This record gives sequence, structure tokens and C-alpha cells, in this order.
Amino acid sequence: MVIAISVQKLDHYFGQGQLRRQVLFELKLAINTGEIVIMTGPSGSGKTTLLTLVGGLRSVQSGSLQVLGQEFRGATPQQLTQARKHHGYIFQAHNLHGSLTALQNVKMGLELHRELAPAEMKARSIAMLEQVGLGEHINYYPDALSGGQKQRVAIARALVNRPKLVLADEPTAALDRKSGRDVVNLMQALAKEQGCTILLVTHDNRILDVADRIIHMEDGILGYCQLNQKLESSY
Ligand SMILES: Nc1ncnc2c1ncn2[C@@H]1O[C@H](COP(=O)(O)OP(=O)(O)OP(=O)(O)O)[C@@H](O)[C@H]1O
Repeated sequence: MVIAISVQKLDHYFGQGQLRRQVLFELKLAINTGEIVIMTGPSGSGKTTLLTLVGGLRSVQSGSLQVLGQEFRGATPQQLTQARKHHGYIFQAHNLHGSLTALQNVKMGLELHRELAPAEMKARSIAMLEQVGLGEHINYYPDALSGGQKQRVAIARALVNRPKLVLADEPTAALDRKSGRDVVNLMQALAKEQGCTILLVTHDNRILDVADRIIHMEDGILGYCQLNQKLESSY
């Protein structure tokens, strides 16, 4: 089994001088390619900090973090930008552009792939919107879509690129029970189909069953993991 994410002795600090505060403590974690891992834990425990480090959105300060075979500790901003091309991001506030249609928003997910001809980009984006059940809504603006539909556009945008890694932060937080369930089922199905790895942060207990594994963050420490509902004391 190939490791997609490998974390060793990862610490992280915010602030300078007297205000400097450690928020992640000696994290150790390995996530296999194709695995869906859900990270839970109280507010402020460090989940988003870890997710953004894995996403190459902030610099690794100490320890080791390898993502898709690349060491992020000491990576240059250009290397991190390059690495991010293999990631898809899905956030709570879906961050759609209000002035762009669903199709235009999804096409933005292909922007970094300049090798694709415009017709190919359009065809791929339409196919992706059809896959998330929005084939009839491709020319709608976000304002005319429900919360669940907007989140499905965000998923289409994150996955259109066929990323090897999908990072999701509270993707169901703004959704009702059914929309939330639809969204995670869709992420799971598409991820399994494309063989990508998912790391998803959530407080939503209703979606935990889509995970292959659940990990728990508390006060900056990854305390235990849960495999198929079975508690284990360590990794
Ligand atoms: N840019 C920042 N500067 C200073 N402190 C920060 C910064 N970002 C986060 N923190 C602090 O780091 C700690 C971890 O925050 P983080 O956002 O990772 O937690 P979280 O588990 O994702 O919380 P939530 O579930 O509420 O999103 C918190 O104490 C937070 O206040």
C-alpha cells in the first residue's frame, strides 16, 4: 500500500516572541493512497492547522510532512504551488464566485492545467457537473442554487481536475441532513472511482460512516484512531 500522507514529529506554532504558542504537538500519522480519513475534535484543537499544512497552504516549521511523496519541510513556495495542483479543496463556505455560472466555477478548477484546449475544459466540466447531478443547472449562478447544490458545484470544481488528494474542511456544515448525506456519498463515490485520498475535517457525526478511518485531534495532539468503529490505543 502506497502512503499518500506521512507525518512525523510535526509541531506547529503561531505568534512571535511572548505570544508564540504551540498548537500542534509531535503529530504522527500515515494515510494510505485511496483512504478516506475523517478528523474530528473540539473547536480550536488544531484540525484546520493540520489540514492547511497538508494542503501546502502554510509552511512546515518542524518535523516531517510528506504529501504524495514530496517532503514539505523546507519546500519553496514554488514547490508548494506545484504540489497544490494535485490537490482538490472543499470548504464549508464553498467559495463559489457569485458572478460566474456553475460551469464557469467548475472550469476554474482546470485553470492550472493550461495544456487542455478550451473545448476539452468545457466538456470535462459539463461531464463533472452531470456526475454531481447538476447537468440541468450548468448555466445557473450560485444565487439561484440551494446550499446543497452549491456544495455540489464546489465538489465538482475540486474533483474536475482528478486530484490525487482531496482536503475538505466541514463540507457539510451549512447543509441539512439530506443534502449533507448526498454530498458525502458523492465525495465517497467519486473518490473511490478516481482512486484519490480524502482527508476530511468535520463536527458532523452523521457522516462518520463514510470514513475508512477516524482520527481525533485534541489540544494539538492526535490521540487515537478508530478503525471500523473499533477503538485503538495508538497508530
Ligand atoms: N493564524 C493564526 N494565528 C494565531 N493563532 C491561530 C491562527 N490560526 C489558528 N490559530 C489558533 O490555533 C489553534 C488551532 O486552530 P485551528 O483552526 O487549527 O483549530 P480547529 O480544530 O480547526 O478549530 P475549529 O473546529 O473551530 O475550526 C487555535 O487555538 C487557534 O486560535
